[in-house]
Amino acid sequence: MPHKVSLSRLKLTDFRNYASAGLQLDGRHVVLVGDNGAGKTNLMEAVSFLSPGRGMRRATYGDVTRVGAHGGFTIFAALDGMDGEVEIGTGVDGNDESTSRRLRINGTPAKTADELTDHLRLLWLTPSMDGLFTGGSSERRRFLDRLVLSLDPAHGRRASDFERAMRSRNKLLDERRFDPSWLSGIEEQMATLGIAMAMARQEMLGLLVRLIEETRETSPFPSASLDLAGFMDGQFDRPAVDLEDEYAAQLAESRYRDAAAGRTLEGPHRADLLVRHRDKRMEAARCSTGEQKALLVGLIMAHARLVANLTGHAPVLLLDEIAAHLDENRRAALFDLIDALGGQAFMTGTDRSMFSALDDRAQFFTVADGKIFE
Ligand SMILES: Nc1ncnc2c1ncn2[C@@H]1O[C@H](COP(=O)(O)OP(=O)(O)OP(=O)(O)O)[C@@H](O)[C@H]1O
Repeated sequence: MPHKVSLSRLKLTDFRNYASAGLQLDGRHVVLVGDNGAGKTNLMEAVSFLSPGRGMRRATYGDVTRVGAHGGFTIFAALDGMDGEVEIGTGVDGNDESTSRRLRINGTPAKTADELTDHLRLLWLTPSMDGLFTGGSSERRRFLDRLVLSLDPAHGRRASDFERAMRSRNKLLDERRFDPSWLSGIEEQMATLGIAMAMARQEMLGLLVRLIEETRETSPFPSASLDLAGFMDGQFDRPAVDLEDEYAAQLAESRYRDAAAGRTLEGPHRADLLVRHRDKRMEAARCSTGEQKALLVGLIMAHARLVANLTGHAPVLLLDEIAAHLDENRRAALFDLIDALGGQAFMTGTDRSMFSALDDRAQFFTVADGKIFE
């Protein structure tokens, strides 16, 4: 059984509709029940700030700071983490979007937000992800990259460095400054980073596909078949250096074409995650809404299992309105699956009875108008 990472305390100040709120947790799963607009998702979003980035809504700091607050917001959490007991504090001082958020781990300022991944891995599933299979490829890429990131924290840095290099190349091309040595330098950098990104995605997907295969018989959710397309398709059995050379050559060749298009036409930023319902042999986008939800839940749960297997620590799960679209049997099966993962899950819903199958495996809280009651 993997080690259980669990939050024991959470305190918020001026975060969304919470002026000040606190939660004392006993390590079980956490169910937040309340009417629409009560603040259930906001609370989960606060937990999601315990991972690098801007949380599960990718919000600006101005958005998450409580309307009417004089300064910024703060989030404090105490947890039994991957490296033992730890206290994490984060927040911003004001509404200045240019500042990055402050982060203290055991009272010491962290150098980068990546340090958070030494203490916990967070995975989330929100209603806004329901359109993942039918929407544009950028959402799926972001989804995929988050999956990679929870196993390989360096992936975020690689992706942002690639973006930066690509932007400088696009700018040079846009200004028609075709200086070959300058461009080659940038393109070599893009090739190293871009191939590393693509390989990390490919590797994670390979592991996930194998795990889905192994748990196929026992999973209450439909299995997905997964593929990556759109960049260096079918070539990932070749050595990385060959792919880097090839991508750098492609970039050099396509300077005039990219200049005309106003963007870089080839690269890992164009890849797409292809998802199919395995048993039905149907593209996920053409499955029913319920089937798509079940596929997505299955995918997240498989990934959570993968993270637990590879790190030895069960990830913390944030499952917003997870029970809403599932029938009673599937709901009970999901709760069992979550429980079997051995970690702590946060779940929200408008009706407590939806979670009755969890029974004493969860701690229940009622949320109303930015206040929390046990
Ligand atoms: N910066 C902010 N300051 C104050 N209130 C905010 C801020 N941002 C959002 N809110 C409010 O927080 C309230 C609760 O939002 P939240 O998304 O947590 O609701 P919820 O309990 O998950 O509801 P639902 O069941 O409808 O999803 C909303 O009414 C929203 O207007």
